[in-house]
Amino acid sequence: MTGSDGPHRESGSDFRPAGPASERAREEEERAVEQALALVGGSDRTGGSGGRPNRSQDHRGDQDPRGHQDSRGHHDSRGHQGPRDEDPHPGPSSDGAPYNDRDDAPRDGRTTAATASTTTNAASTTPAPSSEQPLLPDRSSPKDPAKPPSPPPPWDRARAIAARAGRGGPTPTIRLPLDRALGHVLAEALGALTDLPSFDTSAMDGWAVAGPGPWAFETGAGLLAGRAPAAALPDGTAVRIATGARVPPDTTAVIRSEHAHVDEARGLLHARRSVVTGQDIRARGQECRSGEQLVPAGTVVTPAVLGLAAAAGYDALPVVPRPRVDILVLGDELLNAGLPHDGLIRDALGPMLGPWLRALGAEVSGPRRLGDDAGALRDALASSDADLIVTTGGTAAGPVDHVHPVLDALGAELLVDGVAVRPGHPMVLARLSPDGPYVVGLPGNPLAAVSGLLTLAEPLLAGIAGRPAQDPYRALVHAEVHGHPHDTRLVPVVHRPGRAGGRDHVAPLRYNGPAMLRGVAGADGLAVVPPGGVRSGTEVEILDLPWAPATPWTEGCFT
Ligand SMILES: Nc1nc2c(c(=O)[nH]1)N[C@H]1C(S)=C(S)[C@@H](COP(=O)(O)OP(=O)(O)OC[C@H]3O[C@@H](n4cnc5c(N)ncnc54)[C@H](O)[C@@H]3O)O[C@H]1N2
Ligand code: MOO
Repeated sequence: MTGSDGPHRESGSDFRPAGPASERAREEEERAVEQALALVGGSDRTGGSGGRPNRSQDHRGDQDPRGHQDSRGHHDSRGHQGPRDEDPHPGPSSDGAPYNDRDDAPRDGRTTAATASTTTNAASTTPAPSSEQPLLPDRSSPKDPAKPPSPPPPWDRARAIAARAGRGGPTPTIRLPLDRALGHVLAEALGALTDLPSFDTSAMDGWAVAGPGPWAFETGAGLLAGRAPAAALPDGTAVRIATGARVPPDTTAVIRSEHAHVDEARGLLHARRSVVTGQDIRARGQECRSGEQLVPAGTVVTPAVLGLAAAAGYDALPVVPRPRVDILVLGDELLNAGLPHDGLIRDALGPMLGPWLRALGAEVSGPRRLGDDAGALRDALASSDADLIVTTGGTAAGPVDHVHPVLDALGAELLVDGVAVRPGHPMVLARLSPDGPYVVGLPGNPLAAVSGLLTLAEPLLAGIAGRPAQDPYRALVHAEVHGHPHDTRLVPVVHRPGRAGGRDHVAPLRYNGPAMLRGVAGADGLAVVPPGGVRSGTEVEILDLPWAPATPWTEGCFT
């Protein structure tokens, strides 16, 4: 629901209901969001076209370029030097263990990088959909036996559909006090409400002087920060001044105390070094003039943005409400605690998805565990007032895979029904009604769910929140990576600094099977491997994980 008609979408006011219980819930959610955002520190949260090498440009014409830099220097500084969990031959069965849960990729006779050497990256070369192209992929109705099912959309097309769906509705605006605005997206550009600095100010503790020296001075504390303006300084005189104090009119320069010699006997101040006019004076408006744009609409409110907004005179910020997401975990085989037993396994997705979605800027409720109960799923979908409902499992065609039948029964519109990507190909994006919630159905295999999250949920949420989707950027891959014959592969990778003049690159990780999280848990991002695979030394697109900069160095854990 992206419209402004819901109870939580009232323009100009916070949408949450009042009351002590909801206030507590809100505070808990804020804390959870702050924890999630803490994970994200340092990543490019505006999706801008900043400092990453070869990062593609934001295609939304209305977005200003943002100067975020991410040179990956943190990897250097943290000493990412050796193999973390690298895979010399990252093919579909490259998890280092017998690998039986893929029936789609050849084990012998894989399509190798040799055949891929002339293959262009389908994901990067497929043209972005034009505004004339229909939003819905051209899928034949499975109910029409006369029509063969059409192939699922390529990975980048599916992402574009999700992004466009998210941007499709009106973007409501609320005003939030600074202490509640963290992590939201600015609905409007932030214009300075004042000159910064708002008066000529001393940059150092020392002496304000007028004209050439030596200068006569008065004893005493002199001019302090936060005090009323001083009288004009006569030529040949000096007055003590503190950092941040207003500089008196007619001041020529500020001399730092350590560069001044005070001749108490004669009552004269001497400079120990030459004085340059204007030195150590921060002129009014040096940082910005009132009305100047400080950051553009679409910027994520980080701690630094909060500080800037306060300095520029803001008490509250116009932001887009966080998209609200319900998480529904499906599967009778799932345990919430303890060790797997008797064919039951731990739910790996419930604990993962909430923080991950919060790191993407969402307000999350759940996870609710529904088992394999079609009625419960139907009720949960029909009663949700979220913007997006994320389900896990049940997307395939097994006897208890209820996602498709329930979406069908609710008359949902399927926007993406399967994607040509591995893992994760059964992922689905639907809308329950024209102004109702979106549904992203993530496959149950955990890495397939991650793939669905980054392919569909991330660009959809970015669109709803008014933030550009994370653009893939390109990096050299230091290994041959086997490909699927027809589909894109998403492979966990770590960034590595170039050594001895070599270029920065990414290394694929092992344990990248659809049911595994071990690879992605040590990864900085996912490499987008085109059909057919790539040779070592090829550039591939990278999707960063939101917390990539915080990933601890795990050298030696797996080697
Ligand atoms: N006949 C076919 N069967 C399957 C196909 C296919 O093309 N034809 N695709 C396979 C692929 S690929 C995937 S991915 C899965 C997707 O299946 P579902 O989305 O229906 O997921 P489930 O069957 O419920 O579960 C799959 C697998 O994942 C485990 N799982 C589920 N939820 C969780 C969770 N929260 N935490 C940890 N693990 C979970 C579940 O136990 C299964 O092992 O379909 C294939 N089948
Ligand atoms: O290969 Mo599935 O799409 O396990 O993810």
